[in-house]
Amino acid sequence: MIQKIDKKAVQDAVQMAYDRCKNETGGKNADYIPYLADVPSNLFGIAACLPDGDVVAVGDTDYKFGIESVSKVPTAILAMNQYGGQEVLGKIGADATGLPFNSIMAILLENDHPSTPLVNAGAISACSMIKPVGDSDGKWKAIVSFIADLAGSDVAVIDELYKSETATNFNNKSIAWLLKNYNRIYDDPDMALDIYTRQCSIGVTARQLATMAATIANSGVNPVTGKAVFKPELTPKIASMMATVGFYEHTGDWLFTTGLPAKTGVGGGIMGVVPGVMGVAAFAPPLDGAGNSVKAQKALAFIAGHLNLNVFGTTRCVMAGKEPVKA
Ligand SMILES: NC(=O)CC[C@H](N)C(=O)O
Repeated sequence: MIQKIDKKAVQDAVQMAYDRCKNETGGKNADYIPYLADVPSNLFGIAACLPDGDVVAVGDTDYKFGIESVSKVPTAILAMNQYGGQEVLGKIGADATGLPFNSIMAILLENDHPSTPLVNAGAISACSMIKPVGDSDGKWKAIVSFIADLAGSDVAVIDELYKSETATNFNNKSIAWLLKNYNRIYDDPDMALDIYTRQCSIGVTARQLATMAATIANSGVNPVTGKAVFKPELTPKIASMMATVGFYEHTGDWLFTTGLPAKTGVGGGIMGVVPGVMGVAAFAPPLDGAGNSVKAQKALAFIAGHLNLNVFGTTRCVMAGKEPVKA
């Protein structure tokens, strides 16, 4: 069944989600990265980017917060854009780990590859793959410009966050060198880790995340700028990766409840992709035990249910009067 929705339906759903969730008190800020512990916990914003580039936004949607693991998604797309999906599948994989995002055990259990670019091990491995290999400045320029192309506007590292994470990333250092031990890292481990830490420390807004999600939903064409950012055949690849492990060990519960491919970050952001329809995003710092924003997941779950966005359902949602932007 085809269900047509228009911009007003999206505006109403976003506003209702905001009103229903704004007083939610569950969860707490990440504190293993000291900077994150000090971000105001009452911040809350929701944004949706439609196929014609129109953005609907409510609340703190212009506040720049740490993208953290949501940054794993653009780097995975960039690696697939540079090498092809099959090579990333072979070198890293697309399997869920069923374990926490920073699990060392997952590497020991997945002895033939780190399992997915959307957990720390696979993301550090993905950073090591990014061309030009061996050239830290060149890699960084490739990653940060790719994220800006997806977001439709410039992004930059939050220096205080980068310093805070670099001073405390002992577990990720172990991951990087354990990947070296298993020949599953493709550049210098310390360099790959620094690139990964810098990408996690990029400041983004909920509006920018929604635009990134809409670019994925629109087969790689940014609906705000009209720029073709990546090869269209990669949308189903990255959307399936997000659906498989976007919420870590709670991904199954999330997908069962919402049917929305999405990726979380410990900075409090969540980005959701409705392929062929739109991108959604929400931001609120307090997290659940798996590192997923409590308010943001409740808000996006409401929107997905209210607008019938479940990608596994028999109802196909289309945006009335909003022709997708083509490159
Ligand atoms: N889930 C997350 O957002 C984790 C990202 C964080 N930079 C880390 O490596 O631990």
